[in-house]
Amino acid sequence: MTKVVIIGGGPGGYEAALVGNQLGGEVTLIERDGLGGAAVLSDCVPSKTLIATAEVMVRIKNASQLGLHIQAENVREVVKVDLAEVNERVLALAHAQSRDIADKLRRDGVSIVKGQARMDGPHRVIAATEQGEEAFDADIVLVATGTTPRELPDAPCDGERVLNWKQLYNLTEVPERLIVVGSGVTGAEFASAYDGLGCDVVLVSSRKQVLPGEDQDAAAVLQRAFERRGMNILSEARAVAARRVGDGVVVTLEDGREVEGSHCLMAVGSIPNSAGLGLEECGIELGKWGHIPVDRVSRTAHRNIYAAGDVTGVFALASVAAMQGRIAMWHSLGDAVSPLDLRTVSSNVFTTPEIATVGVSQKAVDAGEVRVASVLLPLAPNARSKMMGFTDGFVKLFCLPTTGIIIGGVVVAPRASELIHAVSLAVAKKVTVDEFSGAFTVYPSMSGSIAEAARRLHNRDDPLLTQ
Ligand SMILES: Cc1cc2nc3c(=O)[nH]c(=O)nc-3n(C[C@H](O)[C@H](O)[C@H](O)COP(=O)(O)OP(=O)(O)OC[C@H]3O[C@@H](n4cnc5c(N)ncnc54)[C@H](O)[C@@H]3O)c2cc1C
Ligand SMILES: NC(=O)c1ccc[n+]([C@@H]2O[C@H](COP(=O)([O-])OP(=O)(O)OC[C@H]3O[C@@H](n4cnc5c(N)ncnc54)[C@H](O)[C@@H]3O)[C@@H](O)[C@H]2O)c1
Repeated sequence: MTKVVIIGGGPGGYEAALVGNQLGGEVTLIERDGLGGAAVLSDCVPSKTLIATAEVMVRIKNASQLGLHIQAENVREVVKVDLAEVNERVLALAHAQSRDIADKLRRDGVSIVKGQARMDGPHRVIAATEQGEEAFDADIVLVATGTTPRELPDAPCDGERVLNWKQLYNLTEVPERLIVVGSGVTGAEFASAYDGLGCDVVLVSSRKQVLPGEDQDAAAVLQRAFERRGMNILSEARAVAARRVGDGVVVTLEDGREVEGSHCLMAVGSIPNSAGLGLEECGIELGKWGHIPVDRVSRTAHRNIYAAGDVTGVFALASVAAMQGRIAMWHSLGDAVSPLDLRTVSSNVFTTPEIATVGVSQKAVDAGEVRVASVLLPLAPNARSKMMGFTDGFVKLFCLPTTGIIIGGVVVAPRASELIHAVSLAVAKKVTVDEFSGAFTVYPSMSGSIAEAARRLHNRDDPLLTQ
């Protein structure tokens, strides 16, 4: 039997373990915290659970547009946010999911070891457990150790006033004034959620516009929505320090300005958990930022060592981590395998409104990497949007100018994460705009606008549609 040792039990590790076991490998998974990894215990799952709660508050706040009046100045006078209870639910849900994953792996026959692992040469892994060190022989090793929140040297997180996103769930009361440093996906999602919960939010954004890595038309919509809701966005501002002062915090910006708040969330990116794993000793040179370089079948520079997930720096998404992990097992255990294809990945920013994206990006189009015909259709005229009182957002579709094959799209809307699936399917299956618009959509529905966008691309020889 092929001995497979997996280090890290996040989506990259546990999905691989399931496939490794299915293909007849003898799989040992070593995880120091809990199954599901950071994705389930502290990052993806808890944040999305918190956001689901915040969304309800936003809907209540916006109800007056629909003729449902809250008899108070501020929604928090009628709806008391019990953040202790909210966070208790968030963490209970995360832990339950972690247990479910552990149960499934055990039922399937995966051996789970709780401990901190490191390589001892390419064919041996040592786990430091509560009972002492244990060594495991390995024919194949998969490293899926994820990342850790980055800290600024002069803004150490104390878990009480200056927090990283993993520590936010310690809060028992909604902060008076939360300063969010960093307007990437993590910063934007928490700024949106805490604003929704009725917190006064200041967003320190290093660029002109929030979400520098996302579709810039979509980011512009979100920036306007944030500003309309009264969020204070400090654009082109970099934080250099955060310190606790009495019952609050003071964040110092690069230009010398000081921002006062009750709490500060640092969302300035992550660093890969690749140090001290003994990889260099196996001949694996780490990338500039500490990521483990891999090819499209998750191979590192050493033939029996594979890597998957955020530690590889490929595309920090749970879905991509899981796919890289599965590919590593298919490849190493001799099953049929297609290399990782990032052209079909879909992702979503869980803000209000949500921003969902799939396939080719506007950035790639603007850089001349691909020629497309595209259309951007605002959602405000859509009948369903009007009924729901939704005025922001749009649908954008990209297709190949010659064949009309859909190669990407962006949806900015409530539940964009669900709406994008039709476009995802079109991208994956190379559906043309005419085929797409030939399918019925429900009336009234926001998906009707996606079909309408495809219909507009029928006449794609119009120079206005070609980029
Ligand atoms: C706030 C936030 C929200 C996010 N939301 C989403 C989302 O909505 N959708 C989405 O697709 N992605 C989301 N992501 C990204 C997603 O969480 C990551 O892409 C995903 O966690 C990567 O999985 P992984 O397996 O690579 O690593 P992780 O989930 O980080 O798991 C790695 C595991 O390895 C363990 N480990 C590390 N070193 C060792 C060692 N030496 N020995 C033993 N164990 C070790 C760690 O304890 C950890 O449990 C979010 C990220 C953040 C920060
Ligand atoms: N919904 C999701 O799928 C989801 C949610 C969260 C994170 N993620 C993934 O995690 C990855 C990381 O996202 P992230 O937002 O944590 O990190 P990031 O690195 O993408 O963003 C960090 C931001 O902080 C800014 N920054 C850095 N130093 C700063 C300073 N001193 N002052 C002000 N701003 C500063 C950077 O310019 C950057 O815009 C993303 O690529 C994303 O794929 C996904």
